[in-house]
Amino acid sequence: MIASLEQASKVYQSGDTEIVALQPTDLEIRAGELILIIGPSGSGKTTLLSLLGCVIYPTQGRVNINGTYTSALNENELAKLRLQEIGFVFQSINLISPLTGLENVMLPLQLSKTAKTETRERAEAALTAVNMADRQHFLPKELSGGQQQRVAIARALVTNPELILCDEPTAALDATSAEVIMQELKQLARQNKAVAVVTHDKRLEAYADRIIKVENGFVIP
Ligand SMILES: Nc1ncnc2c1ncn2[C@@H]1O[C@H](COP(=O)(O)OP(=O)(O)OP(=O)(O)O)[C@@H](O)[C@H]1O
Repeated sequence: MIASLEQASKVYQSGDTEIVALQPTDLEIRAGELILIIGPSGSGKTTLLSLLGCVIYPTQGRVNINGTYTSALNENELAKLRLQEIGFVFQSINLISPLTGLENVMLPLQLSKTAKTETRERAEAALTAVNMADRQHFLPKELSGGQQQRVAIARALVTNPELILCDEPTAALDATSAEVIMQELKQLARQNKAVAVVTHDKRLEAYADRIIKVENGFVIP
């Protein structure tokens, strides 16, 4: 098991009102599976992903990431856990525009102070894994949306995280590019990672090992 929620909930405070974004939830995420998280707008999908991604603490209950309870950590320790254990892929891709693909992929390793030669070798290997080695010196603007997203996946996996969290990774892509991205993510799950994908895209259901529905803050496994 790579991640779990134990009666974990999230309540946001907005002025005098409390918004229950996620009801107390039990959930287990295992190595080797690609999970889709689906549900209407405002149902709590991003909140669930943020809990798994160590971006927020649960209001109640516990979140365990690869053996560590997030509530036991301070903000700095949580950020470190995030860097070590989790790779993120977003709809908006978020590559840094003046940096080449290779430089973008090297960043997380530079942040964790990996040696220079190793950083470069691992970044090149990650780009090779998503079939982008031949364009590693291109700037993001010189790549198609699908190619940019593959670089972003390389950046997410370069730290060798156990858990890869994706928020609408195919929303900005055409059908062919979306298919390539999902195949890359499926491949990562086959390499014993856990991959969780939030999506509205029905086409992605074909790739899922498991589909989790979120409705009005309730997670329906
Ligand atoms: N920082 C916040 N402060 C207050 N309320 C919030 C905050 N973040 C989310 N919410 C509320 O929590 C609920 C769940 O939001 P969440 O973003 O998890 O939904 P979602 O399923 O990801 O929606 P979408 O598909 O539109 O992205 C919503 O009612 C939202 O308004």
